[in-house]
Amino acid sequence: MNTEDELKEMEWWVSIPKVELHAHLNGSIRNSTLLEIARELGEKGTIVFSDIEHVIRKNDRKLHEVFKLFDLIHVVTTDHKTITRITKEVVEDFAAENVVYLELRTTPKRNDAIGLSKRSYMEAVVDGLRSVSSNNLEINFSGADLETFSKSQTKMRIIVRLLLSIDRRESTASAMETVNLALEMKDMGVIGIDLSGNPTVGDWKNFFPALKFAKDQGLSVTLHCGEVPNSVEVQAMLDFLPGRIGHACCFQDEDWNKLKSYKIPVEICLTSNIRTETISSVDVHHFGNLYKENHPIVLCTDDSGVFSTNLSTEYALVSSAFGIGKMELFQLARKAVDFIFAGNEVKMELKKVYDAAARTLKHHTSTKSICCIKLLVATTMFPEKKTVDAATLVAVGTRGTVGNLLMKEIEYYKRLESDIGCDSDEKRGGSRFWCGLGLFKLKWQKKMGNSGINDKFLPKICMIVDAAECHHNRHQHRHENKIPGLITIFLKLTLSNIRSSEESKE
Ligand SMILES: CNc1ncnc2c1ncn2[C@@H]1O[C@H](COP(=O)(O)O)[C@@H](O)[C@H]1O
Repeated sequence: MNTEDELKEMEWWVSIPKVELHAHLNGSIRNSTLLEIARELGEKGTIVFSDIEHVIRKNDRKLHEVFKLFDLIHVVTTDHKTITRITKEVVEDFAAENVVYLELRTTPKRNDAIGLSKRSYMEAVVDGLRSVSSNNLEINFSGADLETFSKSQTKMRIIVRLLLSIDRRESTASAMETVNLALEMKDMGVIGIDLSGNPTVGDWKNFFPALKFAKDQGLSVTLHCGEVPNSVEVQAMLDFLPGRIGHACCFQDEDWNKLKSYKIPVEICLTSNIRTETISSVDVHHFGNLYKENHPIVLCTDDSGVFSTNLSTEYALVSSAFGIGKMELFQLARKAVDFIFAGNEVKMELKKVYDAAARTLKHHTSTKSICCIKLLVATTMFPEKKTVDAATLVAVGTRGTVGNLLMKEIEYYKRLESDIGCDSDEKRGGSRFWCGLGLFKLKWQKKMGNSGINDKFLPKICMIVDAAECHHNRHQHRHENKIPGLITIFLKLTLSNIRSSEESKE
């Protein structure tokens, strides 16, 4: 893909409504803001800026380094004014990429030296939410005014709810204080509790009483679970039946079995897991298996500032790494509404947003390009064998994403190839392909009433070639995703033939 195509592709991921359920406030700060605040503190002599600058700018951090960075961030950000500012900016950044519902989590902090209590920290966060509304962005964060909010059609809109995090370094008493604060702040948009922090620190037994109390009092609970190997803790956490869990990177078979049988939704943080090396590479990430098995999952950023990502990028990454089409991922984003902690009223509001978006996006799934591909592949070779296992061959004009339909076609031809035991390019008949293309041109003319292959059509074929090569390279070792060379070759041939035919006409 060239840069222009990549930009268009990215625009699409930005344009779909998204739900973000795992974002830490202090992990989502803009780098520019962090540097600006650190520089100011450096000028006041509170910190030595040059000691900090390179730590902030560093991009590849292992898990233990990430927690060192958070300690540093907290030194820089933990005063009321800054908390209000970063909350506002973080929400604006999510809204700007069409996140329509955000559950923002943060750890209420206390610092007696500057008169900061857990409560005043959270009030500063709420002040940040209040200051979000502007000429082109409307926020709903308390639920009270949802009806008026849903009527506003002119501005960008975002619904935000808060989760209070318990840091694994905290005592049981401190965790309980956070839960009580969450209960007191229910009418300010606080709907749940998160357990997070360095996973190598602290003991589940310390947090259990506070988490159980939270659950008993009607707060939703999400847990960072299995970020490092600890099967005893993972089993205990799953038996707690949290509303959701985050990460699930270091799971054993028994943990997967339990997670799946309890159907606990998983917040997937792909870039975070790869950057912190809790998962070795994208293609072995458990997203693939959970998606295939239809387990409840939601794509999230974790710490968009720390890991230099955003939610649209996470969707694009999943699409290219796992070969999942745009409309499938749109549906995945829509499904995330079922796993939010806010109540039915908000869920219904969000479903309306998705229904409206679906009507618009329908036009983006081009049936024309699907017809093209179908005709290309079906007429490429072995026309006399077209009846083999015909039931699996996608019918001309079938609707669906290009990637999805192409994969079905490839499956069919893979089977056909093994049925007839054909392995040489000559036997496959390169020249016969051109006849196929002729037929294609004919049908295209008839069907679309235009003059054969034209500029409008060409990029769509290019896109398919790109897709085929991309799958082929990234998943060579994974049988189910392996695209046989046969198809790749023919699609490549198609493209070069089209190009040379176009060039010779000019
Ligand atoms: C990399 N994966 C992760 N695993 C566990 N905890 C994480 C985390 N990323 C962030 N946090 C938790 O969130 C805090 C920062 O935001 P707040 O100060 O609360 O807004 C970190 O200090 C850590 O406790």
